[in-house]
Amino acid sequence: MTDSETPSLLWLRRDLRLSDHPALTAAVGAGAVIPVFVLDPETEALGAAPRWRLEQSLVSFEKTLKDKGSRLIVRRGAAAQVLRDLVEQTGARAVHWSRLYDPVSKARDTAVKSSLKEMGITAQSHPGHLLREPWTVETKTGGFYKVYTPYWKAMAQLDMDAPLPAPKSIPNPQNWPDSLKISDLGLGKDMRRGASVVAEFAIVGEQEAQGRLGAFLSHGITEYASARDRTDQGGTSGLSENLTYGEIGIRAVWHAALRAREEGKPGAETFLKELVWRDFAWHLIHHTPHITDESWRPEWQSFPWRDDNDDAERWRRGLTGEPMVDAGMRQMYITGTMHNRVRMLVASYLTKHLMTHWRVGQKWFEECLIDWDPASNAMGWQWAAGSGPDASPYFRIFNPETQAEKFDPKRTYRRRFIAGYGGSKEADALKLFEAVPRSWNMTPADPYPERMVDLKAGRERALDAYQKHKAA
Ligand SMILES: Cc1cc2nc3c(=O)[nH]c(=O)nc-3n(C[C@H](O)[C@H](O)[C@H](O)COP(=O)(O)OP(=O)(O)OC[C@H]3O[C@@H](n4cnc5c(N)ncnc54)[C@H](O)[C@@H]3O)c2cc1C
Repeated sequence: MTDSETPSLLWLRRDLRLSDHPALTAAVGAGAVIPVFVLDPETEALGAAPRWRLEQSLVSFEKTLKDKGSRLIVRRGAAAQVLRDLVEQTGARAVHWSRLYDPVSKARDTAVKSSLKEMGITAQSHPGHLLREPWTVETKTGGFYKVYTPYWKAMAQLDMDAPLPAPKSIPNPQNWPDSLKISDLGLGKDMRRGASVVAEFAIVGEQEAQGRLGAFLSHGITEYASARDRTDQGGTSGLSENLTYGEIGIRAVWHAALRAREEGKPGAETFLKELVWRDFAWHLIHHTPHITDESWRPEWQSFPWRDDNDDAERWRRGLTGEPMVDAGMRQMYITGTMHNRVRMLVASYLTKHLMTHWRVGQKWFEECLIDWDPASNAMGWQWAAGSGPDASPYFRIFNPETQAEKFDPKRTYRRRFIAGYGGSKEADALKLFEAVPRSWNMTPADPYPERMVDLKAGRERALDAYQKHKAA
């Protein structure tokens, strides 16, 4: 084989797109490319909804590759072993991939790198998942940022690389290695009844993600600063599910928003700030990996949160009797996503009114969210619980009634997701009963439950626990 015929493997993970893909660009620059997806134990450990959504993304990307005359090779097993096998079977001399920064991915990728290097293979990781690599944004003293606002100020001063174009073509190897079918992986199997319901709401693939961005920039961005908090208006971009699987590059989104700001579109600055929250979450997880499993502030490790309990089960099922909380939990079950404002509210309610550990909620979100992201989810939960670096102070306890008055003044959101609430028979609300496990025994005829915790008493109990913990 000549040098350009010697193939490179492109190991795909959360980067299922052609444009703005530095790893793909590098692989194409070197010659023939074999795109590979490996269902490894780390990916298999994801929750039901993220795995199902990943399958949708893979199916879409496989088609994109096919349209380019290329293929997606699918294998199952430990990534290091699978990649070694593929190197031997194909004669590849290099493996390229886009970097991830959570502790699970970093441990796996480090092992892959050294295993490939032992074979004398070039193992090259690339940027592309973030606006900036987490170690390139430093405080004046050379440390990392723990608080968002100074981080945003630092990011706002930096030039972000322009997005790369999609390659015109992807050179093929002389021979393709064997591949499983995506459907052999069974990625969607644990969604059971929920899959067909959530599928109605998911917007999958690179082209669709670009369409979504385009639509948001033409309409939504103008009102974004005020509408983004309104649960009754589709005021946000919805791009998190696409960014999670890398169906669109963050730098492409950033530069499009910068252009919108230059054109004087009023919400563009706020939107840029939100994009930076995503990078901030990855900055934190890179520098403080314990954020995924332990309270970020050590003093919160001994806070007397309850472990999983029956109240938390009612919270999961959207049966707390607190309509704004239940609407959020049901929205997540029906659509696979939840409005940001309500994510904050349900997280506050679980950790404060129900005094239940944030990890219980974090785990449930991981099971149900099609935009599940290890960094944003961990940061969001710790922010709401009060245990994180950039936390809301613990005494800030969201009041579900006040939140509802401000952000769902006409009850539109609550009626959309709770069947029976205010006589609602809305189609989306009714879909819950098609999606939930039969063992939950929930039917549209069930009366909406009584409130399970008195809001004032719940708030006082949480504050009391906080004061005692602080004094101890
Ligand atoms: C408890 C909790 C858990 C969360 N879990 C996740 C998660 O698993 N995955 C996830 O992507 N987001 C998570 N978020 C952040 C946020 O709720 C979502 O990113 C947002 O709702 C996505 O909707 P959108 O794409 O329409 O956002 P838009 O308002 O259109 O914002 C554009 C993009 O900016 C980023 N962004 C916006 N807000 C945040 C934020 N608070 N933190 C980090 N990035 C943000 C997202 O990439 C988003 O797509 C969580 C927030 C909380 C409070």
